[in-house]
Amino acid sequence: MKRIYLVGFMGCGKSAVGRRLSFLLKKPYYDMDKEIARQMGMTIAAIFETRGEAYFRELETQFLKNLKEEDCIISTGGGVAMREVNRRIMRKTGLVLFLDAPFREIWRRIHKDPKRPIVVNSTKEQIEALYKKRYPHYKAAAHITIRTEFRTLRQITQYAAFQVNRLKGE
Ligand SMILES: Nc1ncnc2c1ncn2[C@@H]1O[C@H](COP(=O)(O)OP(=O)(O)OP(=O)(O)O)[C@@H](O)[C@H]1O
Ligand SMILES: O=C(O)C1=C[C@@H](O)[C@@H](O)[C@H](O)C1
Ligand SMILES: [Mg+2]
Repeated sequence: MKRIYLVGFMGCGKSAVGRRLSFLLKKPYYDMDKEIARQMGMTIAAIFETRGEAYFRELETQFLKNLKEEDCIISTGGGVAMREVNRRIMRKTGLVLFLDAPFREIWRRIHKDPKRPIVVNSTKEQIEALYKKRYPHYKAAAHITIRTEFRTLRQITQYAAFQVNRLKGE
């Protein structure tokens, strides 16, 4: 059993690439944010507001622990790779791909999105500081880093599939 986990900062393309990779490799696909929101019957923003961020982080770890044994593709939430326990579970049960996008690209994509509570409640400077603080954790979680700048979603997906096939069976 080898899952494929996509990690990286908000807006780096985890959901967009995950969906495409699922289609290309014919494996089931789960978006952690969507699954957690569905299980809770609330949006991520509402979970943050009513229960707080610490509670949400616990839900993320429980999600990883409770996943059924299945070969699948998972796009993680942007904060999942920060916890040591999450990194350990992901590395043990699958192949972890880091989608590495430069901050200016990320900012362009996320700054107007009301669905990302961390963005709504922070300044650009605070988000950039968070990006820098998180970067080494994504690196530590990942088996493979994929630079996404100047690449289309299709090119990134094809490169991810190439790496998955290359490492199959290792
Ligand atoms: N390489 C790319 N080229 C063009 N558009 C991209 C690229 N990567 C991502 N995007 C676009 O940027 C937006 C954000 O991507 P996406 O929602 O997949 O990010 P995410 O990593 O899942 O973020 P989050 O952690 O907040 O869930 C989407 O509209 C997506 O289509
Ligand atoms: O980077 C983060 O901490 C987050 C990213 C999103 O995927 C969601 O999981 C949530 O908005 C928190
Ligand atoms: Mg996403």
